[in-house]
Amino acid sequence: MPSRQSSFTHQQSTKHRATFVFLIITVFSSVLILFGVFYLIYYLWYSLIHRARTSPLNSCPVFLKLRRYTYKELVSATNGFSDDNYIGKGGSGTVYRGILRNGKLVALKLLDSDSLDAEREFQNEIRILGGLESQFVVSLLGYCVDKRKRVVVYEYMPNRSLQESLFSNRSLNWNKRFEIILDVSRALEFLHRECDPPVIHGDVKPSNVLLDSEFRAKLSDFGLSRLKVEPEFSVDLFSQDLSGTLAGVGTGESPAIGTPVESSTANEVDFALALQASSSSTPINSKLVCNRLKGLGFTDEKGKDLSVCNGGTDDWIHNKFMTQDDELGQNFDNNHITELNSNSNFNTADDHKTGKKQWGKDWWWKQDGSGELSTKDYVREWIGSQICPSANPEWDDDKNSEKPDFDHSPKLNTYNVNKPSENEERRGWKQHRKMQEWWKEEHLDKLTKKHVQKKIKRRFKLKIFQRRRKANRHDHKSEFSFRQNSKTEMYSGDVFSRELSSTTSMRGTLCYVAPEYGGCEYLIEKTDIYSFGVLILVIVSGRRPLHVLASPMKLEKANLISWCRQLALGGDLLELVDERLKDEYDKTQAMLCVNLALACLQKMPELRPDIGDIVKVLKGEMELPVVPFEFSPSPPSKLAGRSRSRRKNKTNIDTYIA
Ligand SMILES: Nc1ncnc2c1ncn2[C@@H]1O[C@H](COP(=O)(O)OP(=O)(O)OP(=O)(O)O)[C@@H](O)[C@H]1O
Repeated sequence: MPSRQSSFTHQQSTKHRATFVFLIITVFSSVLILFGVFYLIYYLWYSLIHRARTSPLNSCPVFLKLRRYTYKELVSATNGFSDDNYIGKGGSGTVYRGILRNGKLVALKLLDSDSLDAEREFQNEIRILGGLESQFVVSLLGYCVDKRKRVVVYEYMPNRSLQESLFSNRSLNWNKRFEIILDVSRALEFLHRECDPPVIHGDVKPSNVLLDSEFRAKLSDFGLSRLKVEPEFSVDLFSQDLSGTLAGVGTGESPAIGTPVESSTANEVDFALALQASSSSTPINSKLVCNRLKGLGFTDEKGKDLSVCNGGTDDWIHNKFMTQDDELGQNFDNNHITELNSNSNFNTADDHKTGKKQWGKDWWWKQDGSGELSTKDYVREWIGSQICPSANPEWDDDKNSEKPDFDHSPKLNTYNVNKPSENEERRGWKQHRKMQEWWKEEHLDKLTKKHVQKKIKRRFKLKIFQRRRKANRHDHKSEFSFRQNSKTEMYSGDVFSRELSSTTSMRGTLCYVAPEYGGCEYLIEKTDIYSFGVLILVIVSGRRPLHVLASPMKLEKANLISWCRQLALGGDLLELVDERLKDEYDKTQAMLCVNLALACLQKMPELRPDIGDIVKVLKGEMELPVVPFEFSPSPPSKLAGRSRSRRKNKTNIDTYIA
């Protein structure tokens, strides 16, 4: 009996133990499952929050290799990004001087936090520049990512940008200029030939060439750079293109380029080509600038043409506006251009007969169908802004020595060889301001898209205010960059104000960007070579690529590239050399540089020399290949449809250039 009882008790306790163990296991696994679920939720939440910001860079080995600074560190390095440490403002951010904890002097670019472009450029800069090591490329030391803040840390370049050195009072002597040309060519050689895959810089221009304490140059700003992913791309791009182009010359037909360009990009402006083509022959050049000046307000309020430019025609304006079938173009055409035409003193009849009026049509601008402010608007805005020379302290290229003159007959603005008195000048400038207002009123109400109107109005309002406010901060003159949110001013009278910004799909910088590059994502080495050609001319001449001048005597010099071509035809290339150098330069080297630039500026990318040859030529290890002074046919427009039909029976611009 007792043994039966004890066995019962034993059974009972085993049962209890089993229940207990089962309970523990259940509780434990429930906690585990719960924890797992929580962890999963947390993980999903975390990756969702951080996905956009960090995942592309975290997966990039370059990113992991670079030093990551905390924002606090950089704030203390720059004394809170103080004005005292301010260096300059670019298209995507502001650059400050800073001293790191280890005493190293650095330059920090604080990117605009509200710009998508800035984010893209930040990642691009880090991915590409972060992986490069060359004495000809500026070093990227690190970066900072802190919530929405993005900072890139570079080595400090004491002599800042070539832009500042070239266009400030401290002029560079010839030896330095030549060394800089050589350094930039070596930088490009490194990018195009020593990097694998090759790197296309995409934005070679003076403000992206930085100078060290000995004025040796380094290429910077890789925000628009691309890795060349398809080695044969350039062949694909232009092999179809070449035959088409050559076939198209003279017939006016421009077959569509064989590139993977979407329609949105296909319609974009081809400014560099426009500008160079615009004045590649002397008479056209003069007419262009005459007409442009006329459009800038050198007419009276009744539309009378008061320009003293002789022999000009209205073709430039006529073609630009008459051939646009959008509302904007027609409005401008009907209300402004015809007004100018009817009152113009220009002899247009002959030109109409000879068909010259076709020359300025398709290439001048190609409307971006994005619905954003189009290039044409920028041009128009620019024209409007130029009516007021007071907004352009550097209206002419002789450091303000030749401000536009005004006489005060009933005519509003005309060139006057006699310098006006101070009072006259002040009155004249006021009238210019009025002209600007008039222009604004006259054309803005014609714009149907409300947001476009708003945008332009806002910019008009801001423009003068911003110019004054920033005048003290920006002592350098910048180029107009096709970047969004470009806020830096430019004070020269030559190109479009940087603040005019751009459509998102546009890339590169006006006048430096190669004609074949319409803003698509595809870049080839020869695109850099073209920009390098412009850079050489800018360095040799000490001028910007486009300079709208006040003096009619200097109109032919407005477009640096075409002026250079004219000089080449006349055999007087050395006239291009910066007057500030006087006779203190090496004439053989200068000739070599200008000829090399002309070779780089061939419109057909295939005709441009490659960077290896360029370096050899500059080092004196190779003769410059004999190149025709241009005028190769330009790559065909990427505008197919509409513009092609409009081109029928029209003479291609290049037949005039040739
Ligand atoms: N590493 C550096 N050392 C010294 N100064 C620098 C450095 N990087 C940039 N700067 C200065 O800051 C200015 C602005 O540079 P940033 O690269 O932002 O713009 P940008 O090249 O002038 O214009 P964009 O961005 O439109 O090409 C330059 O003109 C240059 O003077």
